[in-house]
Amino acid sequence: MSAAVWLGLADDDPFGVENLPYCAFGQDRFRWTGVRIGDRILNLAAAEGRGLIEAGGAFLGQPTLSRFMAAGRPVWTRVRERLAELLSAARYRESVEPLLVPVADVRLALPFEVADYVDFYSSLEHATNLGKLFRPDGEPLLPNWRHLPVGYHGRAGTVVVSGTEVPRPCGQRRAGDFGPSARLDIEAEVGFVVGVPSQGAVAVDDFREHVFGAVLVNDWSARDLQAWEYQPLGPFLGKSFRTSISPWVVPLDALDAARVPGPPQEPGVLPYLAAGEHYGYDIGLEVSWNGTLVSRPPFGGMYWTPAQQLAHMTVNGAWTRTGDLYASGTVSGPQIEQTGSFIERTWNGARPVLLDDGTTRSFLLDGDTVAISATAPGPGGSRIGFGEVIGTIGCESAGDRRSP
Ligand SMILES: O=C(O)/C=C/C(=O)CC(=O)CC(=O)O
Ligand SMILES: [Ca+2]
Ligand SMILES: [Mg+2]
Repeated sequence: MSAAVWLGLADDDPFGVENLPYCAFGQDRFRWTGVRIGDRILNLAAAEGRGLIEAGGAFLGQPTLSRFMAAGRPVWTRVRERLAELLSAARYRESVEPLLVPVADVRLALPFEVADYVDFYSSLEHATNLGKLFRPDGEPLLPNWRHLPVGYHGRAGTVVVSGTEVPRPCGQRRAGDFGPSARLDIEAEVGFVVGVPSQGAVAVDDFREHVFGAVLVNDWSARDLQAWEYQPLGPFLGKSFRTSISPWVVPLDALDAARVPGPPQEPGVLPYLAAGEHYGYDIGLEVSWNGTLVSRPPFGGMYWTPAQQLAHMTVNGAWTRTGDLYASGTVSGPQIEQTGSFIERTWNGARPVLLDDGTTRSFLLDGDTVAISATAPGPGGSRIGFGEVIGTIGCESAGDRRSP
């Protein structure tokens, strides 16, 4: 099915009817859920209110997607099929067109209430690179890495939507040395969003029953704070100040054509991590620094898959809630131009990148803007767009300046 001619979409529009990513938009009391088609958003509350969609309850007329995400796969499928129909058949033009608003005219909000936030470490190349940079005297890959998807629990309350300014964090940079981070970095990641909660282990093959969709993540990282604080418990203040996500939640169903076999895992995994079908997603990321494309991280090569990550996250009996966000870990490929962080891209500052304006960078300066975007193959040669997650570095806030 392709989008109706009246929408005027090109065949390769990354927001065609094969995609239909969800969002929340508007402000304060005037906040709605929506679905993107081309460069417009269909207001889902209005569509439901006019009887165009039967979601079977008050799932869509909410300020965020959380209630809809909790409704489960049968409702997700029914709504998605109906939206494809509404946005394809010419007979719906008259009722649908007045409910469309240009993306450029609205303020996009955090699409769901972030419950818990977990960050994995699932790129073999990234883990190897960071091992070399952080622990030059040891084996880059720690002994557990190939046995389980290593991760840590992050800070859900500081997850912000794309476009939100990111203040430069202050903290301890070394013993007795407090001040603004001088080594502020990014991490380009793909995040998976839990819709249906669980109270016990989620089997690796039940991934699709629980996960609603995917977003882009920038896990901003202050490398000087991180290097000083992280042993033995892992990242803490070096990453908790902000994490940015894209405003569009791409439904898992839109990524079916992007499924690719997961990489061979050696040694073999324990039974709880062994999937009937071991697959990842061929999502191509792009990282721009002040408008200069500096990297193309390939998500398709990630060692641990999102299904394995969810199974691992719950195997101890930990519950999940609607809105839990778990990020893949920095996406890095084997080439330097495929790395998802600047500490790798510039090899700890030893090889600064040249930007189009003639300046060079190692780490982020105040006023710098980073945009991470992505696309994936869709059905029948179509493209699935993730849009972008963008953030600009502000100065540290005055309060943070009061060093102890
Ligand atoms: O190797 C380390 O000590 C640190 C690694 C990271 O900072 C990466 C992290 O947050 C997980 C990831 O994004 O892959
Ligand atoms: Ca990370
Ligand atoms: Mg973070």
